[in-house]
Amino acid sequence: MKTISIRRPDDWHLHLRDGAVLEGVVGDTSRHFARAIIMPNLVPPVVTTSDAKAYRERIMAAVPAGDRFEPLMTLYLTEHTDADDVEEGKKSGLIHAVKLYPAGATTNSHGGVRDLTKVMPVLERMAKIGLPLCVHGEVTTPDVDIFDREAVFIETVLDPLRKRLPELKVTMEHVTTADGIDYIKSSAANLAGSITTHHLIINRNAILVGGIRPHYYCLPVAKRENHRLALRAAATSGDKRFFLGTDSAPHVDPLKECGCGCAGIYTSVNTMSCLAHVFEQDGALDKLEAFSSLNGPAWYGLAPNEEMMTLVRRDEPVVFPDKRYTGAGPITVFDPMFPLHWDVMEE
Ligand SMILES: NC(=O)N[C@@H](CC(=O)O)C(=O)O
Ligand SMILES: [Zn+2]
Ligand SMILES: [Zn+2]
Repeated sequence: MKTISIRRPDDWHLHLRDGAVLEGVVGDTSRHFARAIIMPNLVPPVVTTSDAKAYRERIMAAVPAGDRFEPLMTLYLTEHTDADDVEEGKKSGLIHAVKLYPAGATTNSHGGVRDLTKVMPVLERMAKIGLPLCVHGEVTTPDVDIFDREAVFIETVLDPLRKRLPELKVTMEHVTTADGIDYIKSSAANLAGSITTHHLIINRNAILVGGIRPHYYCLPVAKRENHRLALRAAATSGDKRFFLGTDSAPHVDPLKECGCGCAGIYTSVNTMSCLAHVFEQDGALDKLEAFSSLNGPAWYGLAPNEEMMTLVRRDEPVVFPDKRYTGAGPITVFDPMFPLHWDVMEE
């Protein structure tokens, strides 16, 4: 039987939500992942260090007994964010990044940033203290086609910002285009990118061919096949600038399957099986550990996990639940549309 052992992985971009959804989903992450960067786009968002402290406590209370899991908290950047509060959050060890949502770009981003000049003092402080800025990299201008929003963001927002403040560490999150990959590769320092599970597997056809499929809709929306291939090549290359951020983003089914469905794909359950499949297909199983367990901690200034994870390739497909039933309703689990043979071995 084929097996592979890697350091226990981390998830560098995760939505855990709150309340009954949090309680229903956190175990799917803590089962496999030691740590995760927790997205702050709750309603209301996690804006201050004290919000983050309280949210961390709610997460820890929901982690199933016996699981070892460390949530790495982030703050939601607003035009009123206080640089001193951010610095205190970092110094206390609680805050690991600040998140930039361009206002209106994605789920719960209406309180995000409209005018970058208003947040320059906070960004300058972050550059000084070495705190990374995590970026949802899409413009929101209505005249820009939704499939071009990442490329236009790089050109009109990200590159000018990085030229103005080259010392700022920026994580381009959920990169979905060859443009994003090329931009990260062309930069000498202070830029890295997370890549999701689903963007390695689906292109935009998954959403639209044969009927509209809301469970493949997320933001940034999946792009053409050539972009997916560029993401695959980057993820499986071992390049230190690319690492896993699942962007697992649970929404209960009624909020996905309706006239105006939410963006987000729930991948925490089967991410490691999907990744092993992808890396094996590309002849790069030896690079899986770099992508899911080494490059992320190095970027965030943390040591890799000491514990190991073993994955085993089974002859029969591994069975995953179609849905995760939570107190708030059912959440559909990502279906990669091919059988998964890789399984995480229980400790
Ligand atoms: N990725 C998504 O499609 N949705 C995320 C927000 C985000 O990461 O942009 C969510 O919070 O639902
Ligand atoms: Zn996002
Ligand atoms: Zn996200």
